[in-house]
Amino acid sequence: MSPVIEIDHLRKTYGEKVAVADVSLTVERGEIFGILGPNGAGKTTTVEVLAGLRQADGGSVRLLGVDPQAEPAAVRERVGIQLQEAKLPAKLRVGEALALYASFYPHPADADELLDLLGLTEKKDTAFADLSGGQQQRLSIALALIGNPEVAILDELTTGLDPQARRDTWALVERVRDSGVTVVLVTHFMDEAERLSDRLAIIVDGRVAALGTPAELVRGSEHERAFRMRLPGETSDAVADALLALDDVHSVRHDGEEYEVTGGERVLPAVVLDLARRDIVPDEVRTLSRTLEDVFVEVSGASVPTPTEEVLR
Ligand SMILES: Nc1ncnc2c1ncn2[C@@H]1O[C@H](COP(=O)(O)OP(=O)(O)OP(=O)(O)O)[C@@H](O)[C@H]1O
Repeated sequence: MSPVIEIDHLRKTYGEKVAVADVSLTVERGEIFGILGPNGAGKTTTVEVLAGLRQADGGSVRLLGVDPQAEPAAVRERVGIQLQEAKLPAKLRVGEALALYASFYPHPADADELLDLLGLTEKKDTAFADLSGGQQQRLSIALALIGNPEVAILDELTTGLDPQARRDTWALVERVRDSGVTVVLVTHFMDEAERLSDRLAIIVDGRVAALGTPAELVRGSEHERAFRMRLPGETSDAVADALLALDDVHSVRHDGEEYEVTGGERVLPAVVLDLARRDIVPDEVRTLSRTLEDVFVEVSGASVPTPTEEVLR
């Protein structure tokens, strides 16, 4: 099956300003594809070209096999786009907004079903200005979906929402994907990208700086693992030296009973097994994992990443 979205060496300038220098990526049917990047990286410009809202200066773009530059109307019928901070007239009611947007499309979705999916049924007669931030955001998603799109582009979906509203919105995006819609999610939040994306591209200065599943990006190329543990009563260098002699272990540092070990993919079981043979039981084990934020810092060249602790339960 051919990809739903194919972007090949896209370039877009605004006068002297290069907004998108060189972006290539593909999005497969049914995935949530994250586009992550700092402010001004070129994310919004990329999706605007994709949706036929802007003309590219170079490269090619295909959405569902159609060139949005050549046939913007054909693309707009099949794509739902929710742009940053879309504002509606204050007095427009939820139901009216949906009816208005539905009238733009040849085969609109059922507005009541959509309201139900988005938890807005009770707000059908509420004016836009009287909705909470989270409800306004959900309405903007409903408006992106009312045309029954095959692809939904959601830009800065959860900016300004409280933590609970963000989590609710994430669950909603997953439900949208599960209903068969391919989702392109533009965000500058690492947690959002990591939690939701099946695959993601990190865009920096108008270029793709990294691309893959969140796990692939976090794992990196070298497959180095690290963890910390406490060995009650074991404070001598002899324990550290014995661990260092194991095949899978690359380094061992210790400060009293606290040990930090790095090594290959099997380092953790190898160490635990070796300790068990010597009747030493680690009291507390914490893996030290890279986060997407570490990767982001790395690819944008800001500084060396620091591992983040995660207690194993
Ligand atoms: N209409 C425009 N005219 C001139 N410059 C623009 C225009 N739109 C965007 N730019 C510039 O192009 C660059 C890329 O902008 P874009 O909005 O695509 O980035 P972004 O990654 O979406 O950023 P943000 O997360 O802040 O929305 C920025 O430097 C921006 O200032």
